[in-house]
Amino acid sequence: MHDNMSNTAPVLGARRISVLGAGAWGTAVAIALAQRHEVVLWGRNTLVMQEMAAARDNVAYLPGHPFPPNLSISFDFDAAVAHAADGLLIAACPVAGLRPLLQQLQGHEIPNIVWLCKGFEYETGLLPHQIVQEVLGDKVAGGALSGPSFAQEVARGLPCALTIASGSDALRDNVVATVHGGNIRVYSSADLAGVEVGGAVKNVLAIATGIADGLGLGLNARAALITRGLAEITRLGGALGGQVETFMGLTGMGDLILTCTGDLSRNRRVGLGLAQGKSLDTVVGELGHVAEGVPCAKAVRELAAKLGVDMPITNAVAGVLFDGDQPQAMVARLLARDPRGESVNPAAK
Ligand SMILES: NC(=O)C1=CN([C@@H]2O[C@H](COP(=O)(O)OP(=O)(O)OC[C@H]3O[C@@H](n4cnc5c(N)ncnc54)[C@H](O)[C@@H]3O)[C@@H](O)[C@H]2O)C=CC1
Ligand SMILES: O=C(CO)COP(=O)(O)O
Repeated sequence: MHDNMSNTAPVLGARRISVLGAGAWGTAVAIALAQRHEVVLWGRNTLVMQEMAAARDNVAYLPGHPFPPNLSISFDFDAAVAHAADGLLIAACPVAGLRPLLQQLQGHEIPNIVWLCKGFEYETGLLPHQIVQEVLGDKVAGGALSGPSFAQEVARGLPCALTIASGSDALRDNVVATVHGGNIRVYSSADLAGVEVGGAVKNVLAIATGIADGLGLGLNARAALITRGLAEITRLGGALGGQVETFMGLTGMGDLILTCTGDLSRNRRVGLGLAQGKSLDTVVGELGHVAEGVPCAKAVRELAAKLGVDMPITNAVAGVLFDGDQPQAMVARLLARDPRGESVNPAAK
């Protein structure tokens, strides 16, 4: 069922888009795209979606951003997927929800799909595109839409730049033709692994900078963490087939800077809370949103160990999150490491 609010005249060139997942980011993307397209926002909780349809506002996840007329709210999965049959399907759930969401899509006609989640799957250590491949196979063209983009700012219509990464030229062209415009710029990349690794690991590094800032360690320490964090992204991303150029772009350095320095970041706020001595459960509970850096820290620590990739900041964050290390101990552990060359390759002098 959709609440059909679209009584306005169709916009020239408008396309049909369905956003599956009605958290902060799915809602912001739906609001932004509904300025130019016919958008359906689907969420899995019927009662919540009914309330959202009545309020024309996502009170739980993105309050204070009224829905434009071309945004319809739905709790009917099949109808939402059918709406986008000739347009664009966008999966807007956290990484943990991607596999179950894709499983729901099995058996549906889906020409293409774009996902917005940033992280590695906790249980398997897989990147989102690998999960899509496992569940949907090769027949569906897919891509990751990523980059520095706080939901609240996008919902307000403030400018942002994103990257669509896909191995399919047609998918990239489709997404640029659909999403690029207004205050959203969309760049293209064929480096899916590089884009996804940047988006995943920057969340762990935002927890690290949140801890450092919360402990009052200063702007020098913050800059050091961001820069050496970029070295970690580059090392892991390179080992997984990503290109160095990608890590210097929007989905690497760009998103890393945003998330490490912007107080709208949920991951940064996790770090700030831990530095105040709060438990992880308390901090995550207070957030009321997903903080992808938490499960990602564990997945990346394991993956990096398996691949022999040196990731000291990630390991230190995982120590605080999962091994009971004190935030101060995290800093001490990083400072006590042997001196080395600045190169991304730790063996280089
Ligand atoms: N909030 C932001 O500014 C941005 C978030 N992202 C990424 O987008 C993803 C989603 O983040 P948010 O929407 O902000 O999280 P959120 O915590 O605000 O909302 C998560 C939403 O996903 C839904 N969900 C969970 N599992 C699901 C499933 N199996 N099927 C359908 N829906 C499911 C929840 O019900 C909830 O509505 C994350 O990976 C995040 O890193 C990316 C860019 C910006
Ligand atoms: O990915 C994001 C911005 O690009 C959002 O970051 P947080 O999940 O830390 O809020």
